[in-house]
Amino acid sequence: MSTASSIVRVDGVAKRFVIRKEKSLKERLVNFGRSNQHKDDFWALDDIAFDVAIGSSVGLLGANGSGKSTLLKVIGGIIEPTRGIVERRGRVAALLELGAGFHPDLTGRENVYLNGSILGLSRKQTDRYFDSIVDFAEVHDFIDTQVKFYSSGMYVRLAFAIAVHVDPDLLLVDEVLAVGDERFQRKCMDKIAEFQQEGRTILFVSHSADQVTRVCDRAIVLSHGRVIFDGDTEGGIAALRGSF
Ligand SMILES: Nc1ncnc2c1ncn2[C@@H]1O[C@H](COP(=O)(O)OP(=O)(O)OP(=O)(O)O)[C@@H](O)[C@H]1O
Repeated sequence: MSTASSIVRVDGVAKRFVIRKEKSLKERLVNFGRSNQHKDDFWALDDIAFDVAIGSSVGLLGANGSGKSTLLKVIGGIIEPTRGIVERRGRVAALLELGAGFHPDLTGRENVYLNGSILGLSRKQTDRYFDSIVDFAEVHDFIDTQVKFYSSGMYVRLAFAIAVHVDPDLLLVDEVLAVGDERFQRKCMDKIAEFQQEGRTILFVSHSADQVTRVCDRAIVLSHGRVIFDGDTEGGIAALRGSF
């Protein structure tokens, strides 16, 4: 990585998706015998470049569909960029889409162990964190229930509790906190503040200007897959509002 103080480096990143569209009835009749689908290329991210300093808290802002979740997934190594380079240091814990990383047919307990092992913890290490994870998530009565029966709030509680207990250097949070109730959101915000004091790095997607202002010391604003602003949070929120 170019700078010793960076934990993430994103350079020239682009992501293309192939969109399949059904042809209209008229097109199907005219093209009888050929495929019933169009394929279009769609660039969800284009030419993205920035570094994230160790210990900083960066908000990713942008309208719906601007590419925030795709960028977090690329940074988390969950999807590959079509072009460009992503470099990361240290342990990464990602709270992305609801239920991502959980196996629906496994119980909460089994998912804690599964996630622990995916994040590089030994069984013994997960044993040590287990009670504290369940206490934080407050899912004691449901820990031996298959997670497919969890409410969305319960999913997020357990996912957040796991993510913050695996000792991550970099925490990626995509909006999911919005589904927790107000008391749990406050608890998560307190935990995030504790993380910041410990010098950990956070990349945070939120549509709440208030949350971004409280949590982040820098904002990157995306529009149609491109960075249109990179600077302080106040400027980021103004740029976001101007981009609609
Ligand atoms: N797997 C995929 N296949 C095709 N297109 C996709 C895929 N994932 C995302 N996209 C498209 O890429 C664009 C960016 O999506 P993304 O989820 O990154 O946006 P976002 O900024 O996180 O939006 P939101 O605020 O609504 O969560 C959207 O147009 C979306 O439809």
